[in-house]
This record gives sequence, C-alpha cells and structure tokens, in this order.
Amino acid sequence: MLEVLQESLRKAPIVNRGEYPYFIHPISDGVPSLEPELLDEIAEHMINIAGTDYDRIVSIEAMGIPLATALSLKTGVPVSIVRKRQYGLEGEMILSQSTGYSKGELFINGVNKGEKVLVVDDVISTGGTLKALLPALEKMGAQITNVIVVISRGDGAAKMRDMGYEVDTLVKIDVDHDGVSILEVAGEQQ
Ligand SMILES: O=P(O)(O)OC[C@H]1O[C@H](OP(=O)(O)OP(=O)(O)O)[C@H](O)[C@@H]1O
Ligand SMILES: Nc1nc2[nH]cnc2c(=O)[nH]1
Repeated sequence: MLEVLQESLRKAPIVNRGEYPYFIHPISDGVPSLEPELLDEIAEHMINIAGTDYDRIVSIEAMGIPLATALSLKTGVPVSIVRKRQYGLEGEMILSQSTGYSKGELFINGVNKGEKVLVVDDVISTGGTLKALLPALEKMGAQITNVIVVISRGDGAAKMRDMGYEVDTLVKIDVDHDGVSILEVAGEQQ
C-alpha cells in the first residue's frame, strides 16, 4: 500500500534546521520534483478513506494545495484554500496558527454554513495548525466529514484525537539525522 509514497520518504534528504532534523519531500515541500504518480496514489487513497460525499475540500497553503487540487480534479468537488494573507471578504474567519517552527495568522474564506467539508493537509507534526483550524470551521457552521493528512510526525495526530477529532494519516514516520523511518502505513498491519 502507498508504495510510491513509502519509497519517496525512504529517499527523503534530511537538513538541519538548528537541531531539528528536517526531511525534504515533494509532498511537504514541493521539491525536488512532485510526480503525478505520487499525487495520484495519495488522492486515490484519500478517496478510499473519505469517499466523495462532501461539498467542499479545505486545505491550508502552501503544501495542502497540490493535494486539494488533485482531489478536486478526481471528485469534481470545489476547493477552498486557507490562506496566510487577509482578504477582508464578507464572513472571513481569522485564526492564529503555530507550528513547531512558525507562528502566524490564517484566514478562511469561501466555507459556507451547513457545508460538508473534507479537510486535507500534507503534514501534521505538533497539531498546532489543525488545532486552530478545525474548531474554526465548526464555528463557521461547516460539518467536517473527514480530516486526512498524508505524513504524520510527532504527537500531533494523537493530540487531535484527545481533542475529539479523528485525524486519518497515510504514513507515520520518525526522522533523525540519518533519515526517515516509516513507523506505520494506513491499511497495513505493523
Ligand atoms: O502540525 P503542525 O505543527 O501544525 O505542522 C503542520 C503544518 O506545517 C506545515 O505548514 P507550514 O506552516 O510549514 O507551511 P507550508 O505548508 O507552506 O510549508 C504543513 O503544511 C502543515 O500545515
Ligand atoms: N517538510 C517537513 N515538514 C515538517 N513539518 C514538521 N516537521 C517537518 C519536517 O521535518 N519536514
């Protein structure tokens, strides 16, 4: 399962962000090269999990965009991207986000009350992004049908479950200065 994703993660180079061993991968960074075969494998797996019965796909700039786009083309469902810049449109929701290495505000536009929403993203690490986004979407009156993240690193997914949000992740990895190790793959016994 998810062979292309697993192989690409095993090959992912590691750079040091201070002491933090940072893996570089096409899905999380868009470099060195994001291949359609990888996007297709992931989008198909997300559809296996979520089906197609939702009104809107919501993701977060920047690296949620390729995933949301691939899903939208396959399902015909429209996309709203949560941005890091304000637009001031009627009903815009502002929230603050923090990750392991950044802090900032997020702006939600285009999500309508009563809509069934699929949330997708590339990586969950501390959970700071989803911890801010999911309650905000519910406050806007959206009904979150699934939350699917491709790569899980750290305890973010577990923290979201403690908050009552089921986050599906496709692969769970560990990273050290020698490289990426795959701990779990969705749908496979470990
Ligand atoms: O679980 P967390 O600790 O919140 O980390 C996960 C978030 O970090 C990355 O976004 P980033 O803010 O780095 O922006 P990018 O997508 O533009 O790289 C990633 O795309 C997730 O949105
Ligand atoms: N690309 C990438 N994104 C991350 N988000 C949290 N940790 C990492 C990492 O090591 N690499």
